[in-house]
Amino acid sequence: MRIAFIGGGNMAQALMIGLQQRGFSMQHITVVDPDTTKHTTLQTALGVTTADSATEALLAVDVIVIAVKPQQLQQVAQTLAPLLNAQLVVSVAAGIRTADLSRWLGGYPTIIRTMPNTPAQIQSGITGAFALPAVSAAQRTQADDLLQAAGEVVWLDDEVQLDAVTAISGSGPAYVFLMIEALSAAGVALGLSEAQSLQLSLATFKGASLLAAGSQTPIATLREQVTSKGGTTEQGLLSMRQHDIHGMMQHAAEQAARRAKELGDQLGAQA
Ligand SMILES: NC(=O)C1=CN([C@@H]2O[C@H](COP(=O)(O)OP(=O)(O)OC[C@H]3O[C@@H](n4cnc5c(N)ncnc54)[C@H](O)[C@@H]3O)[C@@H](O)[C@H]2O)C=CC1
Ligand SMILES: O=C(O)[C@@H]1CCC=N1
Repeated sequence: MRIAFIGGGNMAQALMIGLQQRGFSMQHITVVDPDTTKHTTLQTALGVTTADSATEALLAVDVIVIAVKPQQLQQVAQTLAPLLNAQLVVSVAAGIRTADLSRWLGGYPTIIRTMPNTPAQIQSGITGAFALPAVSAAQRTQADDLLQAAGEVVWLDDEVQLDAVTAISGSGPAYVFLMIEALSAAGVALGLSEAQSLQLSLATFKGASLLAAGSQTPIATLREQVTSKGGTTEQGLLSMRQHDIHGMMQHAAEQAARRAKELGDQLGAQA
């Protein structure tokens, strides 16, 4: 499989590192990015070919992954439109709907819209994906192979669900990083050094996540196993409930999903 990435920023790099870690032939990847300051790192660290603008020859690949900001997508799509023939186009842009991308690409039919996340770079990502009907079974398999290099893949039948995926797993790593930062800061406030508290917090998030992911036991039961009657955890959880942890997460996800829909509505309205 030959791949061209349009945009070589954070998400594209996370996916490429995932591919590299899985033994993908990196000389089969071309990255188009006008920010030439990124080219040396992309070439040396990842072994990919770079270019500052797309040409028909550079896009003679199986899969084109568009990884630019949603606000840049329309202009990028209009540049790509005359250069396409039968390649599969995979978009990672938040909010932008396949109908709008297809229109910007001149009525292009073979598009998969996805929402990956940055743990892709350690093959621990998860991607939600939605394919237009014109995408062939072979192209879907190609996209699945590419995305599996980044971690798990969840195929969706309804494109609307991608805004929820964006709110949960696309943005989710940032929520987790914020919680690690917060738990770590709490440890410092209780007298631990920054290094000690970060070590304890990181190992706790990692250990609890691995335990939950690898266990048949319901998560609520795992939580109860930590919570001794009359003990310490009970007090910590009581405080979290008093601060409405469920409401807080619900509201955060709703706001992120709302923004995904808003990006789709606003940017998709462009001709
Ligand atoms: N960062 C994340 O955690 C995730 C990001 N995404 C999506 O990935 C996309 C990219 O986001 P990031 O990688 O975070 O942004 P980024 O800013 O790190 O990367 C965007 C890249 O596009 C390049 N670019 C700008 N104009 C271009 C053009 N005309 N042609 C080619 N490249 C061009 C920029 O130079 C930059 O390197 C966004 O649409 C975002 O919604 C999706 C899932 C997670
Ligand atoms: O914040 C954003 O818009 C992108 C999409 C999901 C994660 N980062």
